Amino acid sequence: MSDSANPVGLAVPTRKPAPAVVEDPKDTTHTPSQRYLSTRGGSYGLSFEEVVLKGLASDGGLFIPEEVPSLPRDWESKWQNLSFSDLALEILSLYISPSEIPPTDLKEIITGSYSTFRAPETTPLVTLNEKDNLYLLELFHGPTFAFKDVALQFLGNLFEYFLVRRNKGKAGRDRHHLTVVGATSGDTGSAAIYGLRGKKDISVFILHPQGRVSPIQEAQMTTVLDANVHNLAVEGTFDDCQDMVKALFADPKINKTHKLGAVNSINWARILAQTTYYFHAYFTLTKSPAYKADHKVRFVVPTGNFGDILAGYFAKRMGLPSDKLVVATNENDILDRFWKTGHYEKKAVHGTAAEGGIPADGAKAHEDGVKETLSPAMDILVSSNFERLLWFLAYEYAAGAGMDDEWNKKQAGQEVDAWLRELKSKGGFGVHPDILASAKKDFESERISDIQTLETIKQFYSSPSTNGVTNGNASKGGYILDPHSAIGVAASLRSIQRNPGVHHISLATAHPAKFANAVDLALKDEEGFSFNTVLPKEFVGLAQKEKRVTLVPKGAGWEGVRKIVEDEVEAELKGSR
Ligand SMILES: Cc1ncc(COP(=O)(O)O)c(C=O)c1O
Ligand SMILES: N[C@@H](CCOP(=O)(O)O)C(=O)O
Repeated sequence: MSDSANPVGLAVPTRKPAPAVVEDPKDTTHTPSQRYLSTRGGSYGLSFEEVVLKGLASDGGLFIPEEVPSLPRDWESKWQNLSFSDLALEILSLYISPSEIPPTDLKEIITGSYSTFRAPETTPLVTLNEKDNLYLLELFHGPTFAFKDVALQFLGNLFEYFLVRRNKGKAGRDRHHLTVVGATSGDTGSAAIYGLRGKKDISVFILHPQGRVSPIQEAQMTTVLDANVHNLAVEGTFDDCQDMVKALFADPKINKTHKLGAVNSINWARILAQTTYYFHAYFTLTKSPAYKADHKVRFVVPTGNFGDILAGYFAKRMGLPSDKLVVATNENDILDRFWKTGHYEKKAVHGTAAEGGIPADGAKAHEDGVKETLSPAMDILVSSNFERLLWFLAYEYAAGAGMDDEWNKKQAGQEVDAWLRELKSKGGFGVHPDILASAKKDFESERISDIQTLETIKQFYSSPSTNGVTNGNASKGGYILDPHSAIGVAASLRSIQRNPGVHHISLATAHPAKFANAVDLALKDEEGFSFNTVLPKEFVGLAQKEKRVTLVPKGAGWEGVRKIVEDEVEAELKGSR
């Protein structure tokens, strides 16, 4: 569809401003539906359990709540002193009916999930630069040292809870056996494996692009030898892995014999669990002496598959008083190009369109696909969760026609379906200028090159502006950022220049030790720096441990992966029963 075409396929004569979807936070009479629909319009009225176990809708769409719940009256005073787990319980309860998971059970699942974190605050907020109101939200204190643990520790326990309930009194092949298939560019894989290892009635298959994840990430995944864990190294890119996973979900043959489950952020539970830390960070900031009540709060998020920032968008729609969310991409910049041009296209024909040709930093146009960068977890061409945002954008646009809500939802589903078809057939699509304007109300974007990433790591290692904040790794008392977190911080610095005074919370998505290559490249000439000082004890000797991994050669395709999954599940079931 061209950007000038009507995106809902109807004559919409005069554009009215779309109604705000966030309901009145004081309105406690309204009970949210706690039912779910597919972004492509094919399914409605599904329960939380159904969407968590299914992962992807049968029409290929992603699940979203039929309504975004509003915050309860006095949420701020009631929630501000809650622990991370108690806060998660309050937020998640707005989306999960107590008739599906009784509150005492939900509390137990949540508490168990965060008891594995090393930091008492679960996701601590540190001051990076007080003068500029720049804060870092450390999300890497879980078992695998990446932000994915926040959601995947929870999802693992949730799967287990549902399966124990479904399998009560059942034996052998009658039991509901979940075959989880996931794609990773490094972090989801290990977090999913640590969330699911050894769990009864679950087999987990993780596809990673061979040689394109960091050595620590690769070792974290492949040294887990539990019988239910299966690592597949795919000759290809992360997008190839993601496409294979989606093909399996769409395949009638495997769906007849296996119950597939998703651990990628296509699974709604991943997004939901991540909303907690936006609220938690907001409360930590607003209670700190540095907080200035008359200044806004922005979140800046290193972005690849658009899952992490989407959780912030949901928090904002619920009523969290956040200013714009800043999308920070690496040189794989499909999202940055969307916000600059309104075109969502896999390939930048001449460097970034926004920069009108070859980018100023000299990065080459990536005509042949994804570019390998120093932030490999974000080396993604197509961001799967962007589809969820597209639904809300199409829904708001449809609302301008003055029809009822049912109609608006239907139109949104049809429109998302059309856009996604165009992405598949032509490699991209454009949106109406009003839709782009609506996307710009809540988001801004920045693209950060590898060179800028390295400069940022260097700057915060040695800069006195860090006010002595340390992550315990920097010999100079500075802060060692991992390359993904550095992309967020570099984007924050740009945003601060345009918006001085605004509090910026930049999300730190991984521990620096996971990305030795980039950190070493940035800091090797710095006096006193040694990578060993960064290394947590959990990583020492990891590379020398026994590994188990199956190669998926080029050309094997998703059918080849299907065969591996079928054979290995069968062998596992025979072995365990
Ligand atoms: C370390 C790290 N940072 C950032 C991202 C991007 O997050 P998202 O894919 O949710 O946008 C990822 C991968 O997802 C990651 O592993
Ligand atoms: N960066 C991710 C890619 C998969 O993203 P997901 O959030 O959709 O699981 C990774 O580290 O694997």
